[in-house]
Amino acid sequence: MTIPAEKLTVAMPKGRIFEEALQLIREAGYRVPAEWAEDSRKLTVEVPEENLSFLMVKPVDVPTYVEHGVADLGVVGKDVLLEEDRDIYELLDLTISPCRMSVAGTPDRETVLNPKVATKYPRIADRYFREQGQQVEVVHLNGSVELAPLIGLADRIVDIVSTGRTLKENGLVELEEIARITSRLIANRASYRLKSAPIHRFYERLAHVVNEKGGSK
Ligand SMILES: Nc1ncnc2c1ncn2[C@@H]1O[C@H](COP(=O)(O)OP(=O)(O)OP(=O)(O)O)[C@@H](O)[C@H]1O
Ligand SMILES: O=P(O)(O)OC[C@H]1O[C@H](OP(=O)(O)OP(=O)(O)O)[C@H](O)[C@@H]1O
Repeated sequence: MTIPAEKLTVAMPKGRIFEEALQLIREAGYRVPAEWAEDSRKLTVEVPEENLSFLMVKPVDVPTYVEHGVADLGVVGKDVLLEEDRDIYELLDLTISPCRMSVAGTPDRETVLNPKVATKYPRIADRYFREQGQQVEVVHLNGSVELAPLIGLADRIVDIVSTGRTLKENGLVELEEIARITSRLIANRASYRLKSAPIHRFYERLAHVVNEKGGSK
């Protein structure tokens, strides 16, 4: 077997996306060591026969590693890309970890002139309501966003909805969908030019698996 000349480093998001992304990479034929799993404390792993190395990082930090070029490639949720607006290339929709970014609130809410909107995603919320021609006050939270309308911190929320269970258990309803979210393969701009051959190989192998899965749905 010929080993690709240029080494690639891939930033992987720990947490929800990790196992699904790793499975996809393994299905593409990359023999990532079996002991590397979401609960692993090992933050880097090598696949020497492919000249690949993987990093395990916080999901929101994936674009930072890729933009700075310490990772050539990364896997990250579209929500993070919409919020961050980084100088990277988005190469491929991996179609994994699907969810949606939505506006939600209490079912009996009254119309408020300048509503308060609580969210982990202040830029997405701000942009969305501006596009709707509505002035809102965005309240930035780091989690438990569904609590905000229940205790009077906000009139509405902008957050990720997957099963809808969190909204339901807190008596909230989904009002508007802002965007469909899936995980994406991203690339550093310079790496994309300088390491085009191995990046293309990685892209092709993942795209093949994604297409096969899409076809079998
Ligand atoms: N139900 C969901 N809630 C949040 N993120 C989801 C959901 N389903 C899929 N995702 C995807 O998973 C990513 C978040 O993963 P995860 O929750 O592990 O990281 P995180 O936001 O850094 O977590 P936390 O800050 O809660 O530790 C999102 O960027 C999104 O693309
Ligand atoms: O529609 P569901 O399947 O219920 O998923 C959506 C919930 O999951 C996420 O929260 P997370 O578990 O990351 O907790 P957080 O409140 O700390 O953000 C998200 O922020 C929603 O609260």
